[in-house]
Parts: sequence; structure tokens; C-alpha cells
Amino acid sequence: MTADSRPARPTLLGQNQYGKAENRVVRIVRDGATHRIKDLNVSVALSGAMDDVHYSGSNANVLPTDTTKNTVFAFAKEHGIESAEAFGVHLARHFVTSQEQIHRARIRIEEYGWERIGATGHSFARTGQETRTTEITFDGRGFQVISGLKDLVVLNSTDSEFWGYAKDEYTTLKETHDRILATEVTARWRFSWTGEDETEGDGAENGDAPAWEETYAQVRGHLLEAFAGTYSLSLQQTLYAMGSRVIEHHAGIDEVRLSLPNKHHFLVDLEPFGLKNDNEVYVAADRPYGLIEGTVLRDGAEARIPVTD
Ligand SMILES: O=c1[nH]c(=O)c2[nH]c(=O)[nH]c2[nH]1
Repeated sequence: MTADSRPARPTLLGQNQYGKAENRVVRIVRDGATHRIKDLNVSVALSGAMDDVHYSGSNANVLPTDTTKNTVFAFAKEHGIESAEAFGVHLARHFVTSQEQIHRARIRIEEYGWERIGATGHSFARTGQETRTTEITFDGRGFQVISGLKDLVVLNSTDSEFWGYAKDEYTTLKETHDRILATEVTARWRFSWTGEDETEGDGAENGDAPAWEETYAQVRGHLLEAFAGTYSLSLQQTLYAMGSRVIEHHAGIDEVRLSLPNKHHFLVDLEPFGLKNDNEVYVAADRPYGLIEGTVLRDGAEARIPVTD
């Protein structure tokens, strides 16, 4: 099929994908004087029969990235944004089912939160620094939905120890039985839902899909509860407790991957000033930092969340 257009070179096209990245779409829902806001950053990546455009420059199979951008904005109007996940599922299905040459669509979405301020019904302030994330992939048969969050900074001012570790001639770290434990949580969780058994084309999509909004709030809550409630002997132990808690409370989630930078807080030596530092004054170091990462799986489930990203 493509051999004709392939130049006579000792090279071969490998994995490729394309689409418009970082479409910043803000959707307002006006319910009388009370408005709701969805603020997303949507990135589309399509792949399929794209050999020709790379080998010969024929654009016959290329749905322009500009069109993918337009689709994001048109869908925001036509279908609304009930949740980032539902929006991504809709988009992914559209690209694969409407264009024969497109075999796979990956939609990545970041969602920025807003909370109401004042009594107007139309005034908002951006919430915290944390960002909600989701990635929807559709290959024409089933969906894979990996949702998550990033930039969620948390700190325990006690109930954290670190001792009993391996030591060699380069080890200078002092054992501690009371330290600050702080991290900036990046979490991703994979749903077992694939949408394969759902009925299509009747507008009643996602009948069997998880309650995306509710699940996000619950998972976030479990991550925070586990961080706060674990008496920690290492950040690794805390990581496992956080992932396990999510899986134990959500039958529809099979896998959780966490990336937890150890935001070190070092005790300051106040002796030169004749002062005793009784675990009260710390310097917050920004780098280097320990980086603790790991996947927690439901027993029997397969690891599918990419390790590198
Ligand atoms: O929770 C921790 N895990 C480590 O692996 C580690 N290594 C280190 O120097 N401090 C810490 N803290």
C-alpha cells in the first residue's frame, strides 16, 4: 500500500501521531443568573493510515489539525462539557468513527478548577494550584480512561520518620524519628471501564460509564486521607497506602500510579546563634529532591499506565 510512495532509503516510518495540542476551551453554562464554568486544555493526537503523508506528502488521509481544533470548540457548544472524561470519550469516538483512515485517537485534557466568589452567581476565583487531568484513548473497539491530578502540594508536620536505611561510605543522612513529610502529588488512575458494551448512536452515551465528577472528588479525598492518616516510615510506604486506599474504595479503578517528589525540609542549625532548634525551624529546599514513584495494582490487573511521561 505504501511501498510505492516510500523513498528508497534505509529508513522506515515508526510510531506517529498528530493533532492540535492545547486547545484552551472555556464553556459557560448559564442557568439563569447562576453560571457554571468548565475550563479545559484539550490536546488531540490521532494516528492511523498516515504513511503517505510522511513518505510522499500526499495529504489525502490528513484531517487537518485545524479541523480537530474546531471540533473541540464545536463539541463544547453542541454537546456541552459534563465532565472532562465524558467530553474526551465523545471526541475520541468521533474522530475514529467518522474518518476511516484514523484508527486511534488520544485525547488529553487538563482541567482548571473555579469556585464561586461573592453572591453574583457569575464571579469565580481559580482554585488552588492543582490541575485535574484525564487521557482518553479509543482504538475503534474500546476506550481506556486514565484520569488524575497534578500539582497538589501536601505536608505533614509530624508522624514521619526515616531510619534503618542501607548505608555506605557516602551516606551522611542522619536518621530521623520526627520530620516534615511534604510532596507535590501527581496521580493517575485507570478505570476498568472500556465502553465496549454500551449502546451507541442514541444520544444516551455513557450509560454504563463511571460517574466521572463524583469519582474524581472521591479519589482526591482518598489520596488526601491516606496521606494525612498514614504514620509514615518512608514516602514509599505512604505512596503504597495512597494507591491502595483508592483501589480498595473504587471497584472501577484497577491501577493507580503516583509520582511523589520528596519536598525536603531540613532543620536549620541555630547553634551558631546560641539557639536550640527543637524541630521548629526548617529550610524548604527546592532541589535536588528525592523522587518516589510507583504503581499500585488491583490483584490480577495488568499495569497499563505508562511509567515514563
Ligand atoms: O521517604 C524517604 N524515602 C527515601 O528513599 C529517602 N531517601 C532519603 O535520602 N530520604 C528519604 N525519604
